[in-house]
Amino acid sequence: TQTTRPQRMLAAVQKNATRGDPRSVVKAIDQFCRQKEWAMNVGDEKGCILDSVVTEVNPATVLELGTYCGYSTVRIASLLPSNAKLITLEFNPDYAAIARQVIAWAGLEDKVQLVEGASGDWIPKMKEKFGIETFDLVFLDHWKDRYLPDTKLMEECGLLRKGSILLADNVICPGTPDYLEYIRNSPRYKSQYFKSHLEYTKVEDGLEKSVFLG
Ligand SMILES: C[C@H](C[C@H]1O[C@@H](n2cnc3c(N)ncnc32)[C@H](O)[C@@H]1O)NC(=O)c1cc(-c2ccc(F)cc2)cc(O)c1O
Ligand SMILES: [Mg+2]
Repeated sequence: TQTTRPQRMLAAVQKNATRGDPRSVVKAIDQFCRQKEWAMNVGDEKGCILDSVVTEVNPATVLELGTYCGYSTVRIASLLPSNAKLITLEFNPDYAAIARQVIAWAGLEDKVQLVEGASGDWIPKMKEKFGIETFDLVFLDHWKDRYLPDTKLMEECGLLRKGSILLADNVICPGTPDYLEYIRNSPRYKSQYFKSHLEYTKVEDGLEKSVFLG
């Protein structure tokens, strides 16, 4: 029977990447997406910007919205200090099943908590379920029309502190116009746009980095 693209991506990781070596997992996925089949990972170009922000913030707590197959989960977790925690939310069970195996192949299970479910349901439960006070870094990469409501929800739930960083993928393509309008005009945030390209293409896209001012 026909395999899915995420299944073929996982097979490429298991064939070409070294167990326990996150960078080889990232490289195997990027090669698969460049040479075989496009997929909606943040990719190598925007991935370098993601890496630099993670390294600069050096977060103890990270929330990722939209795991997909775990590419950015692996990129982020591979840069975290030993006691740090990354919680990643994915509501598609098929994608979540693949992502768990990609994260395991990279040897990062101890740093990552993959939660199957919708961000809107889980954000209000972060404190009680995971003992999280606030997030040092949030990577938004889920449905583009959920960035704004979920940001407001995180504010309401007290999950952001003075200095928390929001990093949003795809603010140009597919685009998140309502989120950009809000975050760039709100006195509670200081935003910066990192121009780049849609993963594995020449189409413009970029990341928006925003600091919550409290
Ligand atoms: C939305 C997806 C990423 C994942 O997010 C999960 N998800 C969703 N909403 C929720 C929630 N509310 N809670 C938890 N998980 C959630 C989903 O199941 C996907 O696995 N990402 C994209 O659609 C995406 C699309 C493109 C793209 C660009 C140009 C094109 F021509 C075609 C596609 C590029 C990108 O870089 C993306 O990131
Ligand atoms: Mg994306």
